[in-house]
Amino acid sequence: MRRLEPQAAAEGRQPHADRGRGARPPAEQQRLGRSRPPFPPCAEAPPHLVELPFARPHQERSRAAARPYVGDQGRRRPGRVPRGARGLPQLAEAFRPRAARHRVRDVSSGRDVARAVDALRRGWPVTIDGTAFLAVETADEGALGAFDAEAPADLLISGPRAVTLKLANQRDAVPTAPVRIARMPWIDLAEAVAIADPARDLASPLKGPFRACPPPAGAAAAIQLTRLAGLLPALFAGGVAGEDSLQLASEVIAAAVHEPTVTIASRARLPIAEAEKAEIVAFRSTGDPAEHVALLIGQPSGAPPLVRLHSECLTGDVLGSLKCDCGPQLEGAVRAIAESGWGILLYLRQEGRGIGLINKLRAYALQDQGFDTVDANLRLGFGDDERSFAVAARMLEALGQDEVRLLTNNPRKVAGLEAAGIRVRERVPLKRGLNPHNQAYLDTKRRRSGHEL
Ligand SMILES: Nc1nc2c(ncn2[C@@H]2O[C@H](COP(=O)(O)OP(=O)(O)OP(=O)(O)O)[C@@H](O)[C@H]2O)c(=O)[nH]1
Ligand SMILES: [Zn+2]
Repeated sequence: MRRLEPQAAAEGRQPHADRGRGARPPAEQQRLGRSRPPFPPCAEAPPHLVELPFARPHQERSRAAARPYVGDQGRRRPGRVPRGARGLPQLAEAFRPRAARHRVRDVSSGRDVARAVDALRRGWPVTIDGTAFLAVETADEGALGAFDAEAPADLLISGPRAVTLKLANQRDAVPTAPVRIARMPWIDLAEAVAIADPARDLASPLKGPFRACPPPAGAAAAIQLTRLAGLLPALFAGGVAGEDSLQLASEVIAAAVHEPTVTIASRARLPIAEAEKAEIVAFRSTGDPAEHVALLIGQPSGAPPLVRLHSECLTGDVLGSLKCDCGPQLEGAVRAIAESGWGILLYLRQEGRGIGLINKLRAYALQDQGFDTVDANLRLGFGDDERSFAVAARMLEALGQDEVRLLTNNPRKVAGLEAAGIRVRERVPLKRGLNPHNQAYLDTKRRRSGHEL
């Protein structure tokens, strides 16, 4: 890496040493009535400039491999899912929600996560583990001014984005952990957006000087929330949130994501072209604000159903995009389930492998600059695949199914479902929709993401 030392660092002093955390008023001068945890100052490390690399394929591969797959973090809980509930003769019985099996949880925690997601989308601060956060993408000058009222708040970016900016692991941090960037005077709102948004990297390939420091309390959960909100994973951290801001504990966010509780919100008969005997069931989940649905096709036979977990793809499912294989896979899955006589399509609102539609379109823009589908996600500051399949497992359970035959080419889906307590009796391949536009995308999925294509 080419590292350009600024003048002040070369002289052994920090530029703008009178700004940032050092300029915070002493604790006794801070406003009364607010309990804020200590926000440790960044240690004095020389700031440095960063020159961003462009479109060097697979440069970040090792980082991708190091990132834990979210679906693997679910845990099988002994005795949680009673077996023997399969093979019920009637649809009504088979699809009856198993409320008694659901763990009783404090549903208000799920609501708090949804509220926090909403707050970030609207440009309002939230407080996690005592640290106040404001999403960079939705902040405006007014909100940032109030947030910066006591001193300029620092900037928090995700681990993968920090890798691109050559800021990860500067201080023996966990490589995938978020990184806090000391708020130098040049980092105003526009510059913060430029740091967060890789689409702007081409316009400003030389960035800095930066000084990275360990993340504050609640940092990982705050990054997780931006992903749930479909925003760029970057926040101002450590400012003034106001007395009425939402307060959360990071465990609540982690539990909502990895151990969601689902409830059936509504269901109705839905004859479809491939099968007149079908029913749609809509769910609410504590893990995210999205409305996931299940399409139950055919008549339960007593055997494990043929199941497809289909992650939402607006561009492929609805608009006929040729960049991926989602549209043909969706059609093929419904047909295969109908032909099998009995099965379930879970339509999961996990657009863009869990990063949301807008971020997926940002990833597409990066792919037009030469990054493949994996590197585009990493450059945006996300993992290759941010989905958790725990929500799918809970939906299947709510439908009375704990054993399935799974239509997929993706071993992570099998592992994710199994880790969340659903037995996958068989993986059934689903190869459809190859075309000249998605050849490279599918090659990347096979080479880098382990898809059996
Ligand atoms: N971030 C990102 N998401 C993409 C891209 N192309 C497609 N997707 C998303 O990837 C998901 C495709 O998921 P699925 O087809 O359910 O699953 P899969 O991981 O391909 O595995 P299979 O079960 O074998 O199809 C959808 O949410 C798409 O929106 C891309 O280039 N970047
Ligand atoms: Zn797609």
